[in-house]
Amino acid sequence: MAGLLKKPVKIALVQLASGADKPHNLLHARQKVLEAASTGAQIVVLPECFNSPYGTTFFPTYAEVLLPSPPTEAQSPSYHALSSIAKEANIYLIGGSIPEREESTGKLYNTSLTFSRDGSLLATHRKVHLFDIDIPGGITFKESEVLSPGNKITIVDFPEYGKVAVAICYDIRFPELAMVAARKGAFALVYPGAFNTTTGPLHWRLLGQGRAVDNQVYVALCSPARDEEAGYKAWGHSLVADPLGKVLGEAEEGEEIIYAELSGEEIEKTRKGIPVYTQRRFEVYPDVSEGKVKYEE
Ligand SMILES: O=C(O)CCC(=O)C(=O)O
Repeated sequence: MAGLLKKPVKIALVQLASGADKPHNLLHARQKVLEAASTGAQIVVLPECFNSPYGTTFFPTYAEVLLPSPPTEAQSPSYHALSSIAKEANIYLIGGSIPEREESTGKLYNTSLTFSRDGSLLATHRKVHLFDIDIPGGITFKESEVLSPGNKITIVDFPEYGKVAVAICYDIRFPELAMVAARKGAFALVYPGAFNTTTGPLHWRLLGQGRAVDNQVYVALCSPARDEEAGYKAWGHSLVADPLGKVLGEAEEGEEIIYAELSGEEIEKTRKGIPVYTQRRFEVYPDVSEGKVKYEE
């Protein structure tokens, strides 16, 4: 497992304040990503649904066509903005997520696009687990009323550094996805996500730390800033957990950029000290990363 992360890298989580005005959201994202890059961050992450308010009624209105790739600028202004921001900033950009419309079927997805330093698209992740919950007195949300799920785990290779897994928000509640990605060699699990004021305080940090400890990798969670006027109040608290589960940096609720230095040595030290990586008993239980797994690198 040595050498998962080839050299240290600074990651930035942009806890962006977005509103209803998509062109403004895209311009604002550019400004904040450039700010993060100017501090030396090489991997920059945006939040879930960074180009729109979050909510089932907004997905159809804000959805963009991404296929065939590359889409025209009219089909997907967000694709073009993200691509040119990555190139201008000369960074790897994990572009949060945007609502996607598949033209051939009319289906909608919650989709994350990752771009390379030269502006080329490296990976597309469609949220696999849709956020359908009903907590009496808390929150009811049913993404599946309008969205369709993606069907694969997404691992993206950043050649100078190594592999990162990208998944979206509710996907973090499914440890199998994280386990598969980590065992396929990811040094970090990155989740653009918009938890809320009911489940955020309950589980956001816990899940971030949990996935890190389970897999002895870095975990990064990037939320939108909270908008007290919005129907959906995002939790905020973007954070990075290290392979021991220690939180290296955590935002409050407002707009903020969180930075962390990730190092392969930390992963190796953690795995040497607590060697669960070599102690698994696959004759007692199955290895979820083997057999029928749908993933894409
Ligand atoms: O799992 C949760 O509590 C929140 C998930 C969520 O907000 C989402 O998937 O967008």
